[in-house]
Amino acid sequence: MRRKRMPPIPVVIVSGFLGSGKTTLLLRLLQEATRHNLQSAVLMNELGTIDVDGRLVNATMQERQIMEKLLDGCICCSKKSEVIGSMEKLLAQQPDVIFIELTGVANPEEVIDMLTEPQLKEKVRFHTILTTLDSYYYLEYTSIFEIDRHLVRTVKRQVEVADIIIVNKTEDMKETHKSKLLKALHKQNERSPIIFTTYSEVDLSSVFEAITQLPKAGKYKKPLFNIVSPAQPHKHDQHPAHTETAEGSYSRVQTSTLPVHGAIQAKKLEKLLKAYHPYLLRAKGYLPITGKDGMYLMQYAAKRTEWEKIEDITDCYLVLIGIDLPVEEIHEKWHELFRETATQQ
Ligand SMILES: Nc1nc2c(ncn2[C@@H]2O[C@H](COP(=O)(O)OP(=O)(O)OP(=O)(O)O)[C@@H](O)[C@H]2O)c(=O)[nH]1
Repeated sequence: MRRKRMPPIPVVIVSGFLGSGKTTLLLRLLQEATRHNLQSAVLMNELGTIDVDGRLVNATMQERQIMEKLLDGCICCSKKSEVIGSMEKLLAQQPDVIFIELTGVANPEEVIDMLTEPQLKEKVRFHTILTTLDSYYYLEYTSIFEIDRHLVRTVKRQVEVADIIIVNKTEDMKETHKSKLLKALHKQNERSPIIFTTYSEVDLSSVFEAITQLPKAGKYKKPLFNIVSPAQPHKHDQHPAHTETAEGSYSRVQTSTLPVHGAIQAKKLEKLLKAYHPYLLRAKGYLPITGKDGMYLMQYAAKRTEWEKIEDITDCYLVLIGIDLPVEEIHEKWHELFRETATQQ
């Protein structure tokens, strides 16, 4: 007897540069999936060796939602071989939709390409790419990352292939900046909607209506959403295999994890991080703060820092992501912060 073939599961890719609001968007997607009564699965990829975002997402996940994490590398390069195994684990739970959150330095096309590998191509179907970006810094990336042309190309590609472009951090945006940004984005992608918002607050109904209308059996007849053309063959000159060092370096992007030796003075840490702009692209981690109880999630991106009180976290660390970071110097200054705090107590 022939076994009935399961319909391919739609895959939504969440892309965007470091700190641009991908995880914020993923949390919204998960909420929206629950509202549409869809069982969702998540594949999360982080550059750092220690998980920060996955723990945040895990804390909000519902009973039927499942997650696989790939840390310490980019799934389009060093973690490529592990993607199929992780996807197979998610597929075994037969979710209605799979969300893949990429690292900020990944080219989404290469992940689409991976979905066509023999082990996956019958089981999943690429559905949509959502790209988030930071309204403050997008236009400056080209000059900031002059030293890393591959990175500039990747960030541009994230916009070019997006089905929806979500521009975050628009709260203090001036009209002149908005029209300049809009012009630049239209030039890169004239077919997809560009939404100016904050905290990835977007109407996701078009994405979910398309998913809920998907046939429950049989094959997809035609694209139901604004789907980009099939992925280009994997080109290493477009996104070179990231060379990994002991500190984990991707293209010229490096990660480094700082151990926490006690409570930190929040203002002093913020000053230290800002001093490494533009080389420090992102910092995130769990830390105690002097004079306050409990543990805080600290997020630094584009010179802005946010602190949020977090329950149920006991181990603390700070992950740094940057280009050409003077890692030893930062480690030394970091330790100095704790020494200063200790002498003041
Ligand atoms: N002020 C402001 N902050 C925002 C906005 N959107 C997101 N953030 C903050 O920016 C920081 C980074 O957001 P995330 O959603 O973690 O960004 P990400 O792209 O997942 O970051 P990585 O995974 O590290 O690349 C967090 O502190 C967010 O709360 C916004 O519209 N305005």
